[in-house]
Amino acid sequence: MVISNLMLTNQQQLQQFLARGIKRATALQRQILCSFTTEAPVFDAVEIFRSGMTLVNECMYWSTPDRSLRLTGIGSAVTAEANGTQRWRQITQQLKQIKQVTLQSAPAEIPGTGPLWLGGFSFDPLQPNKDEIWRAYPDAQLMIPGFLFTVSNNRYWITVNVMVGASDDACKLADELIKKQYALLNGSSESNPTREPQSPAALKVDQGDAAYWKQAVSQAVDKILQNQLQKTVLARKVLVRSEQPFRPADVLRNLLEMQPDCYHFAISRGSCCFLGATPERLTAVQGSRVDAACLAGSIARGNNETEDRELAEYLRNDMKNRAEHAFVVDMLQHTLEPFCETVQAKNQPELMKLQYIQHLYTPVTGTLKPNETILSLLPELHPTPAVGGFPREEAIQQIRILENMDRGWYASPIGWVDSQGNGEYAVALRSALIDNRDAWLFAGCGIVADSNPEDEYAETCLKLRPMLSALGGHHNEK
Ligand SMILES: C=C(O[C@H]1C=CC=C(C(=O)O)[C@@H]1O)C(=O)O
Repeated sequence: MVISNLMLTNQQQLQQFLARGIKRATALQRQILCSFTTEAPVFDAVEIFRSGMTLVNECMYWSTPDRSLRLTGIGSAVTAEANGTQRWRQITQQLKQIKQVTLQSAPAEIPGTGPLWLGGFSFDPLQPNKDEIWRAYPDAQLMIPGFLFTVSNNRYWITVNVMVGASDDACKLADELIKKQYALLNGSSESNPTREPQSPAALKVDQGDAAYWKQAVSQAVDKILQNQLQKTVLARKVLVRSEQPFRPADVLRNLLEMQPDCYHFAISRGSCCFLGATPERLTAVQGSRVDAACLAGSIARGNNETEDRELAEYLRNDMKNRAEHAFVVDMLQHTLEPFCETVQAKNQPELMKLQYIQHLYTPVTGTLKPNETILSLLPELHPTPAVGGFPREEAIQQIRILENMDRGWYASPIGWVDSQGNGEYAVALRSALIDNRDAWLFAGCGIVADSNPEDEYAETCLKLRPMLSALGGHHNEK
């Protein structure tokens, strides 16, 4: 009842707003993007994602580790897409064009509302082993969702985005949009989450060719010793097959519960869903403030407090891990400098402790120069040496040669950008691409001169554990 009354008021306001948009579209003789935001009753962002997936092809969920921002985008009002090495420039251009024809009601000061672009990028547009499994995920794809459900600092907002033209009828359109919005909210409150993990016996895990991967690590070490490069990052892919189709919303919910201190994301495209819980921020921009993070260097968690502390101490002082980490800190600082008035990074890395693994972590902050946006930073920052290596070109070349697989969107920027150029992107690690009964999981390791193939393989197993657990198959991972 409360919802219905609210809907009625919103419908009238939406109708008036759309009428303004249609008038402008008529005057300009082109389509206009109308972006209408209202405060909303409490909703469950994951259940909205679940209910959206039953209605449309494209849905996206994204949230920050502290959950101060949760975004669920349903459908697409506008899609910007690009392939190949010019993808950053092309995407930026498409975003600028849409900005010129946007009519926005959102109070600009509420982050994560209004005509936000949600989406991501592939790891390497020049990667030679294109794999069919990534067919729904181009090199760059950002969408302004038809409906954006935002939870921002415990307040709830809905943004309706729609392209309107001279021939549209504001009354009819508002009616349709409110009905769809109601179906999403209603579907989410009625949906009955089936969260029982599948029994591990119902899952088959194919670890791929371990010997091949270890051999690739040895080859990378040889190249590093021959001074062809200083660091690369090699990843591998594991296939988990289930007797029943995976339910991405359940897997997402498991990840939120089991890996609370991470960014969470899920991007569904038809029967496929790429999702994960990643500890790594690439960058965030809010006004002139820029934040980035260096995350590289890893060790297992201990079985008790003493062991955990000893492992942490080992990690902090281990030259191999410190070297892996230092490449990332140096690169981030140097890359941000031309875009910033000031850049600061701590001298010593901190520890980031997750359920199964701990990492060396150095936050970096800066003050952005005027006219720079998050979109100016992405092409420079991606891939950092945490997921690519150093020097970048040589490291990526080795990945192409040695990995023998398509990373797709794994280890790439996933996030959002608003019309002012504010936004936030996480690095899509600890992730899986689900397609019906199949899930491909990805994990990689930084390889430096004294890397040992067996140890690196063991590290990938640690990094795969969170996703295996979320899929319900942690007993099968070795
Ligand atoms: C490439 C991955 O992790 C990166 C992030 C943190 C620590 C890393 C490491 O210690 O090798 C990697 O650089 C992955 O999880 O697939």
